Amino acid sequence: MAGNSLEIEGIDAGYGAVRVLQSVSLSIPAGQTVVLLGTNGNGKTTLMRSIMGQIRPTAGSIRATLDGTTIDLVGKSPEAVVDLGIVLVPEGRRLFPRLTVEQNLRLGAYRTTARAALAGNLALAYELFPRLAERRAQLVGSMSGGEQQMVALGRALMSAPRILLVDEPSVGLAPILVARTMEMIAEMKSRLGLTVLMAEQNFHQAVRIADRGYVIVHGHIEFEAESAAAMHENDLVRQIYLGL
Ligand SMILES: Nc1ncnc2c1ncn2[C@@H]1O[C@H](COP(=O)(O)OP(=O)(O)OP(=O)(O)O)[C@@H](O)[C@H]1O
Repeated sequence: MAGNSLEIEGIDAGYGAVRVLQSVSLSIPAGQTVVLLGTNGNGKTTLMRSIMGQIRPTAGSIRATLDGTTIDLVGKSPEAVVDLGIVLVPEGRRLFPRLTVEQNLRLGAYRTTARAALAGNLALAYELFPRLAERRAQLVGSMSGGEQQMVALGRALMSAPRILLVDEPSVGLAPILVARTMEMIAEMKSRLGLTVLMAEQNFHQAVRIADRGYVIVHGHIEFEAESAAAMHENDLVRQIYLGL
């Protein structure tokens, strides 16, 4: 079976004695964009880190199915997870401001498999984001927030993603740039045939590109919606995100 999906079942995770995620389950079907809605401190980043192998869950399972092969991610190193094509665009972007656009992009291809495909992926990044080609020699620290988000997405592309995780891409961006960033994620997804999990607190912008969604409150999934329309109708979403 073609396609790449992620299945998270009943995970508990946290930091030492601090238990953040409590029995969290999520399905990220092949070819879909799933949004994980949650305000600050509710565990979105902790979930992303758990998938990436940066934190080891104390219970539950995280399984990726990649072109028909199911692989257990718990216990894998972050490098091994990236090698499988599961790539994170971290909150705050974490770029190297004193390096150029092209240097930042090249650093995305640090793993052996990605390094072999570097030239092709660099060309693809420039084709998908022509502005990065124009600005390839510019220092990233001198770029706008929206342009930096483009660099962060381009850098993820350099790791040859199959499943893309994006942690709060709207942070620190003006509203118009948030909308543009959502469009960039949607473009990258359709162009590369990705499966996407995006953590966000900007409900209005996130639902524009989401096929389905979850709401996380205090490390617990409170609500799951099969469609953007269903999210709009949920009481919890209406209270927290729509102020109704
Ligand atoms: N390294 C850490 N050690 C201890 N507690 C942590 C650590 N990192 C995060 N936490 C706590 O875990 C909880 C969830 O944090 P997390 O970063 O996952 O939330 P979030 O939904 O991504 O919010 P934000 O948008 O603020 O990052 C918070 O209460 C936070 O204080």
